[in-house]
Amino acid sequence: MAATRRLTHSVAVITLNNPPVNALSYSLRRSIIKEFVDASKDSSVEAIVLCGANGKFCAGADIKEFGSTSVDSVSLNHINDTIESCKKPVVAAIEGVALGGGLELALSCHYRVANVQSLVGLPEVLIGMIPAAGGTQRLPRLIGIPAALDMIVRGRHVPATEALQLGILDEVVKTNTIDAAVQMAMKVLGQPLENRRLGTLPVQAIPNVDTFLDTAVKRAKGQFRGAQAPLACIEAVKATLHLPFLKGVENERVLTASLWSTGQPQAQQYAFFSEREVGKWTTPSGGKWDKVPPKPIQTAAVIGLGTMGRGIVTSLSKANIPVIAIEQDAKQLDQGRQAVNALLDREVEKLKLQGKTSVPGNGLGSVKFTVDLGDLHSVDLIIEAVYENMQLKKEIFRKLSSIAKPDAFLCTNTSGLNVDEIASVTNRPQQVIGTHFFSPANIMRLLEVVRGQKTSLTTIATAMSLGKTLGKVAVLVGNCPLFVGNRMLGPYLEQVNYLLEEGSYPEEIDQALEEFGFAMGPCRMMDLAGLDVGWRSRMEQGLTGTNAPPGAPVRQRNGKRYSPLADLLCESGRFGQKTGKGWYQYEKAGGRIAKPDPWVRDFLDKYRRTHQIARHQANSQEIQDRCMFALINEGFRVLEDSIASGPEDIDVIYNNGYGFPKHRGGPMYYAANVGLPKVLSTLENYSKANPDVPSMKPAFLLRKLAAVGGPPIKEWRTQLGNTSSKL
Ligand SMILES: CCC[C@H](O)CC(=O)SCCNC(=O)CCNC(=O)[C@H](O)C(C)(C)COP(=O)([O-])OP(=O)([O-])OC[C@H]1O[C@@H](n2cnc3c(N)ncnc32)[C@H](O)[C@@H]1OP(=O)([O-])[O-]
Repeated sequence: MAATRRLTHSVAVITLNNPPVNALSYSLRRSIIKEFVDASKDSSVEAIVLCGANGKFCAGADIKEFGSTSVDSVSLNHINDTIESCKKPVVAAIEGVALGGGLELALSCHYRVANVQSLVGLPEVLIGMIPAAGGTQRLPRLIGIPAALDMIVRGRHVPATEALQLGILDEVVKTNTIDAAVQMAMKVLGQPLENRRLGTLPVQAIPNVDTFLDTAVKRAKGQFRGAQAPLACIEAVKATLHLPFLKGVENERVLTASLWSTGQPQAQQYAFFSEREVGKWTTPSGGKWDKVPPKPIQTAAVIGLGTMGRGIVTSLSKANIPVIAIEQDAKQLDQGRQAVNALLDREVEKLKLQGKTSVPGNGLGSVKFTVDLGDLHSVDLIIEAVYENMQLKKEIFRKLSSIAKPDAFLCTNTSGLNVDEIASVTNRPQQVIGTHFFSPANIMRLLEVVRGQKTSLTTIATAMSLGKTLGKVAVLVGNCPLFVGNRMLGPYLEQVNYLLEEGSYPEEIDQALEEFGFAMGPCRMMDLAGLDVGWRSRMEQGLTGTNAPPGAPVRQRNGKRYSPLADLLCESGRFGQKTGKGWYQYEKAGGRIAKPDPWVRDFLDKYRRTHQIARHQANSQEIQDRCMFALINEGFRVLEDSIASGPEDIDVIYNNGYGFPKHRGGPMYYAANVGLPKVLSTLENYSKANPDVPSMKPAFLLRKLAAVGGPPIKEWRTQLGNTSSKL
């Protein structure tokens, strides 16, 4: 964990060395400043190059050290100011990444040379912070306020070719980046450095800057819902207009302190590390990620080219894996082909923007379209993505048993069906696994990997590794109806239905949960997913329709409270967006603009009158508490059943698949933050008043953790170990 220095010609090359990403830990910073000061004093040194070991420049401050007290006696700001004011030219040689403090370090250098494959950016906003080592002050001075604001507020990782166009980089090279930086250093010897010191430059004026910034604030409030960091980023950049550089940097410090006091950076950093932790999977039987190597996947196939299948094919092709795409007849194959090609065209456009079109085949894996299952005889991994019907899935898996080569892995993209039942019809249940993608599968980052009872550790390792190759966050979960995410959604949506019955309107519920930070309120979400999906499943379960128990009370099933509201909506043809009507009305069938519908208000009012329900209009807090605590309570049950191995897994699932606001860390982190005793007492009160709603009866694990005072979330796993013999 040190910086090393060597001399090439008369150029001192200082290498940051702190694997795996050269994060700027306290000891690395101490070492950088020592080497830098020595080099600048050394009369044999005419110029200095800064680079990173192992093909990575630097991923910024060491996030693990945040919040610790002894870390800022050598601040990054001090290093940056020392570099910028150096009388000898300093060149950054960027390979891999220059992110956050890493780019701030590079911006304090007088020149920047980068490898074409590298990425630069100020992604602090994604971990709840702002760039606070001069990044919000130097970047706008270099590339102007609009471009800098776009990068900083979105935390974008910008490809080198784009960074060159923006003016962040001075040169982009394909190979030998450090040599090119040394050449650059030699070339600029003797040239004046004044206009290379970004901290001394004025920021370029833009017309109507106040309106521009006001619009940016409005947009950020709408887009990031309650997250404070994007607003602080805008505030920090705005300071370039009226504060001198050093005051602007001081302002960064003040804004950082105020952000820290909101608790949001801590939540987002927990989310960041949780995403990395879920890759280190374990199984209840003692299987572990670092003990079992995955099998390489050179070819894959996808069966079914509906919405999910198309996205999965695109995802595989994007990862440069050749895919065979299968449909049952020529017509559906043709529709699938057109849809996949359109998605792939968009990917090519994106690659062009990143300057990566020179890669053979554009860097995309080939896609072969066919109706013949026999074509799958030699592929390594097959993903079934037909619609949710157990009989159909079993029929396909039966056929695959005889067609696929013996060591091929068979995956099912079910969102909740029993993976063991599907595996049971094959000749290789140990090679069967659930791969639950989220829609649109080429974009959404989450992948629930569902292990069956007989799934082998190699199959798990292979599916988890495939997830990583596809750029997804793969989370290993156990097999139970609906797995983790959708299972927890059940009690959450149940409360939404009860709130609607009791007197809230869809738009009020959505507003409360969107204010909480969800990307989409539950009523809009149900409309988007299609209300008929749940309706059909309830009919199959005999809860509604012709299979419902004769004479059953309308609002009760099996002695439990039941809301028929969504069934009634479906019976009148309101399936959501696809029919132009659901909990909202839309401009047309398939339209996306949701408008509150007087018909729905009328329908709900009449329903209450018919069932003599006195209107109770819940306020935002009640809506949020009831829905969130229902979700969290089921999360505890998921942990008790060892369907998820820790609270982090649940949080990663919700943050990446269900639009949960990352600045709250995830539902389980939120519960820990609210305080488990409070969650417990709210659920207990509700449960006492509503004994016919068993989903709100506090989970055993919640009781247990609340009884020991609600320990910090990182201690839950230990408690979990003692909870259930099933674990
Ligand atoms: C005053 C200061 C102001 C300044 O503005 C603040 C900052 O710079 S804030 C920082 C702004 N910078 C950022 O926000 C960048 C955050 N980092 C990233 O975006 C990705 O990690 C990166 C793209 C770099 C590599 O992606 P990849 O190739 O998929 O690999 P991976 O993601 O799996 O990571 C590999 C390992 O490295 C670990 N680790 C990574 N970064 C850091 C860090 N900064 N620190 C510590 N550790 C870090 C990570 O936990 C993992 O550890 P493990 O034990 O192996 O699980």
